[in-house]
Amino acid sequence: MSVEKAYELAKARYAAFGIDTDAMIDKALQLPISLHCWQADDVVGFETKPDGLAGGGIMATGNYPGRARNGEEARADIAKAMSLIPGTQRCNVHALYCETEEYVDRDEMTPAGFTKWMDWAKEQGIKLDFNPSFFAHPKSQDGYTLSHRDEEVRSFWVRHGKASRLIAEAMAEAQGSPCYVNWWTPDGSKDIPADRFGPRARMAKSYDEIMGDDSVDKAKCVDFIESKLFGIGSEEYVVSSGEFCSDYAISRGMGLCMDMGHFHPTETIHGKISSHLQFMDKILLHVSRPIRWDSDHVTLFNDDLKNVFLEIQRGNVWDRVIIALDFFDASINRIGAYVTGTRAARKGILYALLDPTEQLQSYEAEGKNAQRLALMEEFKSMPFAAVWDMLCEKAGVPVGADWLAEMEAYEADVLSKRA
Ligand SMILES: C[C@H](O)[C@H](O)[C@@H](O)C(=O)CO
Ligand SMILES: [Mn+2]
Repeated sequence: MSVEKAYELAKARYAAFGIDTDAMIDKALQLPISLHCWQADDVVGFETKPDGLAGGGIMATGNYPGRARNGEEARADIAKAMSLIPGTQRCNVHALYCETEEYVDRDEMTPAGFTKWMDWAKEQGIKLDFNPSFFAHPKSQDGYTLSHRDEEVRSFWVRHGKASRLIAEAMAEAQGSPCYVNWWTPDGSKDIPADRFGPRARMAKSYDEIMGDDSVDKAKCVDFIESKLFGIGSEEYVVSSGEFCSDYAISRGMGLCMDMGHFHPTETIHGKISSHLQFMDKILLHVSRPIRWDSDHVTLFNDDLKNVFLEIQRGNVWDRVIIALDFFDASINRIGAYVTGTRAARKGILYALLDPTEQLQSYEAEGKNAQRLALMEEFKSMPFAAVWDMLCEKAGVPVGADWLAEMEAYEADVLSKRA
């Protein structure tokens, strides 16, 4: 059956519940998803530093051929992936993707190191987001940055933070709209610390120093702080824990970033959205998929993902939740990782927009909870796939698994030629 025919049947099924699939496809295409630049090169970065340093509680595993080795390759790969993904996209750049002739240390970075990203974003017609990088650096190797007990190290990272906000502000000016900045620090301890208070006090002090720079326009540089439960090498104690970040964000009028992989293995984030948004203007999501101790598997269209977007739909807070991705898999074709994960996130958005929210909420108000439960269940077998296929067709991207042929051709023509 053609995409059009299947869609007409599906459209009628949804219309019976008062849901306008055409309008929801348009809305789903407009909502931006920020693609993280770091899937392209396994979080290595392009600083012209002498040695690549990993660490910082995150690790990309695998050695599938074709990793982007420089900015040109990464941007080409991301553009290729974007061409196979429907809807509005942004690109999320980390500070370690700075490109300069001579090495520029993190505390001396300026917008000039990101000119190539800004020019490319303009060409692509997309906006950029930004992240300071508090890892993969000689001054982060003992596991502490903004909460470091050594004042010299702590102030180095504070300077990096301040420099990052200026870079984000320049990006916002170049694109004529806000740049969303995510603050993630790996600080923490593998084993039981004797002092949990000191690092947290220093972390808060450092953020206060960074965010206290009033010369930065908060309408351009919009900051979010990301929490984490544990990382590799920080299993027992993470300074920027869930409580620390949400308390800090609320007390300073800042946003919180929730990464779907940064909680206890069976803990999900959808139930937290309605709490945080009582007290914060906006939250940022790192859409990811945790498996056991890894927080960054490629996003899939699973229940956790659906529940996050359903919650946004049911609270009607699409304008208060910034959607970014955070996964990195070095064991598969990286274009495939981007496309699978981002299409899954876009699917989740469409799926939620097709929810019979009004009807469900009326049932609830009337105490008809059996009806509420039954309708939720029935909607799981609505002809969603036909609407999704139409969304892809409208967006001019391959329908179904057709994009795999393009991924394979790009692998044969481009990726396989990289040493
Ligand atoms: C590279 C990212 O900033 C990083 O993945 C961070 O967002 C995170 O989630 C660390 O676990
Ligand atoms: Mn994250």
